[in-house]
Amino acid sequence: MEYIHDTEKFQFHNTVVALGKFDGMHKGHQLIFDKLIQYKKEGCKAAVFSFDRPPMNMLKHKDVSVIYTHVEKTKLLSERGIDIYIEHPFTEAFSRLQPEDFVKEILLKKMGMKILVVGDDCGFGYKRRGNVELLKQMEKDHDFRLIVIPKLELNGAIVSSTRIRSLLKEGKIEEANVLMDTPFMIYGPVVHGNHLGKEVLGIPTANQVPDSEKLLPPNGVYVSRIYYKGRQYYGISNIGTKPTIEGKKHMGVETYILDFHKDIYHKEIRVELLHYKRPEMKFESLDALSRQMHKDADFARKYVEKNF
Ligand SMILES: Cc1cc2nc3c(=O)[nH]c(=O)nc-3n(C[C@H](O)[C@H](O)[C@H](O)COP(=O)(O)O)c2cc1C
Ligand SMILES: Nc1ncnc2c1ncn2[C@@H]1O[C@H](COP(=O)(O)OP(=O)(O)OP(=O)(O)O)[C@@H](O)[C@H]1O
Repeated sequence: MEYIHDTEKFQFHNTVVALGKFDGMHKGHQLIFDKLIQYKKEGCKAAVFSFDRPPMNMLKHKDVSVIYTHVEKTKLLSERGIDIYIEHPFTEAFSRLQPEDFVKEILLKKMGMKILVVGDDCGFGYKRRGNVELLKQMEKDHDFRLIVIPKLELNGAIVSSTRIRSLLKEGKIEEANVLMDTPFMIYGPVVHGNHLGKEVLGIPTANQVPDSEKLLPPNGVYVSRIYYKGRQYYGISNIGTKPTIEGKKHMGVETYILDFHKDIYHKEIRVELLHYKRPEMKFESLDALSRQMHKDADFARKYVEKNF
């Protein structure tokens, strides 16, 4: 997959384009990607046109954390078969582009767009004036086809990244996962921790440090599924700052992978959160923490046996 970022210089031809933030990479987004892949088989290049930061941050100066970071989204899109992923700089000038100019100057001229796939409530261009009506008008005078996908609803409401972000913040991981294509995950390299896990606590852990912009569910212990080098494992993960351990505090994801004994420092792993077990706690001793971690691991084993 070609990943275009930090530049406004690109030139493509014969593309089928999807437009949006695609933060949650959820089941609604997957309907759009299905179309892209369908037209890819007919000779187009499948392109996702997105922005380098959530537009709300720029327009309302609000800090919105993301479900998936740039790295995670790139990984998921490339696995989905997308050919081109553009994170266009969301500059002041870009935010002021009229929707007609955006379609003509960027989508038609620079993207070489032949087909555009959007959800039925899509909004784009200055003040989000661009919509399906305007695209239908433009389709008459310009050389592209418009495909409009009705918004997917599940459990009585439209599937959206906003809904998933709220569920994650409330700790409703299983409800969030129902709306997502694959369960909420953290993807990144395994880094060195304090080396207490294996030797002192009797439980080795693979440590990841998520980007500060990444939204995480409440601190706590979660049953997890791990992917490493294409193979699937199960485990138990702690999200939080390890209040029992002295020293500098930062948010981390620590995973004990069941029945796994390889050295994976600096290797990339994907940790999917499947089920919330308990809050992260400050224990009075490392022994007490170790006893609880062993109980958590037993719980994960039984949970996986029962549910997978
Ligand atoms: C299943 C599990 C549960 C955990 N629960 C807690 C907890 O409640 N409180 C806490 O301070 N640390 C908790 N941790 C984090 C441990 O403190 C951490 O894994 C341990 O200190 C080893 O860290 P290290 O890899 O940096 O040496 C948990 C870790 C795991 C794998
Ligand atoms: N539930 C859905 N069903 C079908 N298409 C969708 C759905 N949600 C979003 N889309 C479409 O996917 C594209 C990208 O949308 P966008 O990233 O704004 O989605 P979103 O998840 O609704 O985001 P947010 O909740 O942050 O506004 C748009 O064309 C949008 O209309």
